[in-house]
Amino acid sequence: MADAAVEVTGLVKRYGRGSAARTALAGLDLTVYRGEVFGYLGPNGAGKTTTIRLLLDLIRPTAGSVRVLGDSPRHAASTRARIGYLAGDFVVSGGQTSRELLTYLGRLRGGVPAARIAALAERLDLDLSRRIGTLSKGNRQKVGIVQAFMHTPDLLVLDEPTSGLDPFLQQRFVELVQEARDNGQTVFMSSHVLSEVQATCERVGIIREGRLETVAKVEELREQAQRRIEITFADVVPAAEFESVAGLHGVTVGPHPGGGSALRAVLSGSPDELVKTAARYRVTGLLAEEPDLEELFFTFYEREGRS
Ligand SMILES: Nc1ncnc2c1ncn2[C@@H]1O[C@H](COP(=O)(O)OP(=O)(O)OP(=O)(O)O)[C@@H](O)[C@H]1O
Repeated sequence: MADAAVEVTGLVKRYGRGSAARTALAGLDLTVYRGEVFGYLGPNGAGKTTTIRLLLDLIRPTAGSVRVLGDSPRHAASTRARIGYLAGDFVVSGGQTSRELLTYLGRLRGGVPAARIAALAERLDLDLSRRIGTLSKGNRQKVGIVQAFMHTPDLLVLDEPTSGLDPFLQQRFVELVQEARDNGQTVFMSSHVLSEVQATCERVGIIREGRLETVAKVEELREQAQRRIEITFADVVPAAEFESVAGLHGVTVGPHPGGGSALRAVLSGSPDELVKTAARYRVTGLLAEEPDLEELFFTFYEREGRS
């Protein structure tokens, strides 16, 4: 298909042989269109990293085919140069500085202006003059992000790109992805962080046990997501009033150790009605947990299973 950036057909990957063989991918079909940001989600061991390594031709498939930017990745060095890749286990070491490493990698990719490297480093608060060997895990991850983005590749393939980054830097990363999208680049990224997926992706694929379980628009994921909520009030509030709020389940109201009362519940979908109902009383505290992705997969599977 002309407008596909990634096309995966019947992809099978088995590691090992004989009785020790383990099937990581069991016939995966997947299309990512040019210009879209596609989130790749799934529980640990589902096969995300295996898929990504196959896209980059770092490992070879047992069966099936992969096309990236209209090409088989196997023979085309020119195609590789149009891809920005951040490995999940991005490891760099040694006595050189980040600037030296990034300049070297930039040359391999046809030349990246020093100002471009400096601008990305500044946005991520990365000190380019420090030796790589002395950097913390989070700072090494920043080097990984800079090298993936710096040559403005047509396709970015990112494996858990924000692991080890604090929320402030996660937000900076989200901005980089949004800019890449506005620039017409394609992004394929695996993630465990729902908020960054929601902020960047149009579609998400959910993989489980080596098969693509479902592809959904990110809004569908949002509707499905459940968050635990705790609201504390200056006074006791009537549970019955909250039980009728759309999307709110498992409502309990009890005394709060700091005085007043605490309402606990699980919310799916929009918080609008809950907020308006709570606003009738004096609110002293509000907690909303980030939805747990593993739980979300589970509700997705259950729903898909029923339909
Ligand atoms: N080199 C390998 N040799 C043998 N088995 C492997 C190898 N790499 C991965 N596997 C197995 O293949 C399956 C898929 O692993 P993969 O790393 O692709 O999953 P993942 O979705 O990326 O998981 P995570 O979220 O934990 O990174 C797992 O059962 C894993 O144990």
